[in-house]
Amino acid sequence: MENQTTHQLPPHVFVLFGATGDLARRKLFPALYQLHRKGSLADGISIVGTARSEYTHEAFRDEVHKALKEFVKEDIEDAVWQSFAKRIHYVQGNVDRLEDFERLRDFVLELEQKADHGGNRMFYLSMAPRFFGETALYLKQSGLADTKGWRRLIIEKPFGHDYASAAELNDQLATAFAEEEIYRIDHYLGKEMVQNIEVIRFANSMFEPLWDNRSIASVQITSSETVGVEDRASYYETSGALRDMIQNHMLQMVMMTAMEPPSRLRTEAIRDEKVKVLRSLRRYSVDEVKNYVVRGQYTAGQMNGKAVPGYLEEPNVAPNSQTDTFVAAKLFIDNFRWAGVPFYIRTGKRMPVKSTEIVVQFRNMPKHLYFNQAGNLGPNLLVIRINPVEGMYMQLNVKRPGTDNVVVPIAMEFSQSADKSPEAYERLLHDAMIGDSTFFTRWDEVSLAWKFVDPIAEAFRTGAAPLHTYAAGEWGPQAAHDLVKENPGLWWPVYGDQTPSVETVVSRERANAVEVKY
Ligand SMILES: NC(=O)C1=CN([C@@H]2O[C@H](COP(=O)(O)OP(=O)(O)OC[C@H]3O[C@@H](n4cnc5c(N)ncnc54)[C@H](OP(=O)(O)O)[C@@H]3O)[C@@H](O)[C@H]2O)C=CC1
Ligand SMILES: O=C1O[C@H](COP(=O)(O)O)[C@@H](O)[C@H](O)[C@H]1O
Repeated sequence: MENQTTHQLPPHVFVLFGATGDLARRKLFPALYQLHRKGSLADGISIVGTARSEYTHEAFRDEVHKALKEFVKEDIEDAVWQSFAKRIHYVQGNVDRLEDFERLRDFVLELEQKADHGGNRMFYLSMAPRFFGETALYLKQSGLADTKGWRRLIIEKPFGHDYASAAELNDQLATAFAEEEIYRIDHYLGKEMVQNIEVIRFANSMFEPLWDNRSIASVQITSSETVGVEDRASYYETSGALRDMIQNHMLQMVMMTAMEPPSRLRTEAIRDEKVKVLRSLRRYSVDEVKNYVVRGQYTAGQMNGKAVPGYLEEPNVAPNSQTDTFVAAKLFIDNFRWAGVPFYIRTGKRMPVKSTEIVVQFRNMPKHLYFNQAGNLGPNLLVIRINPVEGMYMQLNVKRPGTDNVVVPIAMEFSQSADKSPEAYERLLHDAMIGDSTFFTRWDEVSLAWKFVDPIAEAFRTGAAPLHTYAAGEWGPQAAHDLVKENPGLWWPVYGDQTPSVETVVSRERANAVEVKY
């Protein structure tokens, strides 16, 4: 175990609903284990898993051990595991039954009598969303939510299916928990480089004065995935890329890129600024959607030279399903800072590379004194790389060494080892445990995001926005390329795990590229 940190997370009982599920195995137990391994968990932190399956405490610990071996990058050291295992308990229960919550409550009370947990309780709902409202209600009715110290509710996505269902869920949660006790997860907010957007913007005087419509021509945000729908069709058929990615992760990145500087680095000050972006986000009517939003669905194609099926051939997908596996959109933020600057966003499954990047394109020089070999001058770009590489690079123009005065674009690059960054869930659990909800979504953010998305979903449902197709392994349908045709003319390439060099940044300069690196 790493040295004990001086700042340990406060004691509490951590109750994990859905403890036998996929998310718990792949992300949550690995994140808890990492916090334990780093010495961040105080002695008085106990973990109680619950789900319908029958396990003894010992058998459940064995399951967790297997999950850690599969999903933690490093080897699991036996001594660390043994001490982590002591924290773990299991109580069988069905969230449809109040009496099961009462048994769980009695178990938690027993634990609290045996050791000091500070009277605090954390509840993590890692279950199908249909259980969220009822679980919150039973937490209250069973007395589990009656604590001597603090109580917090971490809730997984999706938060509703549209504005109406999200508002209904929020009302249900509000009967048992106050807004400041609710931690709505958006795991993109736990990513190192998403959190870094604020720092890049507000800690560098060379960027902030340029961060507006006088200097920036457009912003592009891409989150592309190589995987298809995998075995998640029963969920994905109800969400599509619009609800799965745009309503939450993509809009969060738009907010982080476009927000005003907060007056102080305080949770509510930051969230207030984010929410103002959504208030200024231009909403499209159902009829307008087709002009600004492109939806696509992948057909059979090639990924890395291997044939893969189309979405309609995937298991449990409805015949003739109209589900969107790709969405691109042109957004406008109608405030002083961003008036007239298009924010292009796109996300899709079965695309050529797995990558999340934000490309900020600066305006052209007012007059071109210099030209590259193609007779123009490439724009300056600031690219924030979120996944899988963590870093950023700037594309600048410099003179190629020699006497011919040719100007070439270069990429000045910074990247850090993503392996060293804590995983998003580790960071978010840490924040929830210290009571910092900055990187969780507040209800007004969620509700405004749904109000923006609802007319788009309606246009998709009614066919007012056509469903385009794209072959697996392509960058979405042609219509997505047409969206950017006028400005800037292309989607800037994203690189996945490749290091962008000038050779890849601007391919027409490939033969003559110079590359500057720190
Ligand atoms: N998996 C992922 O990668 C991601 C998941 N999420 C979200 O996380 C949440 C969980 O997803 P995931 O882990 O994939 O889902 P799973 O279907 O894998 O797990 C669901 C969990 O809920 C338990 N459960 C089901 N019904 C009941 C019930 N009536 N009473 C008590 N427990 C019950 C199941 O255990 P048992 O059958 O033993 O009762 C299981 O532990 C969802 O909200 C999902 O949207 C978000 C992002 C990514
Ligand atoms: O929330 C989700 O995100 C993942 C993509 O997350 P990333 O961290 O790998 O970029 C996506 O695959 C999934 O469909 C969606 O539910």
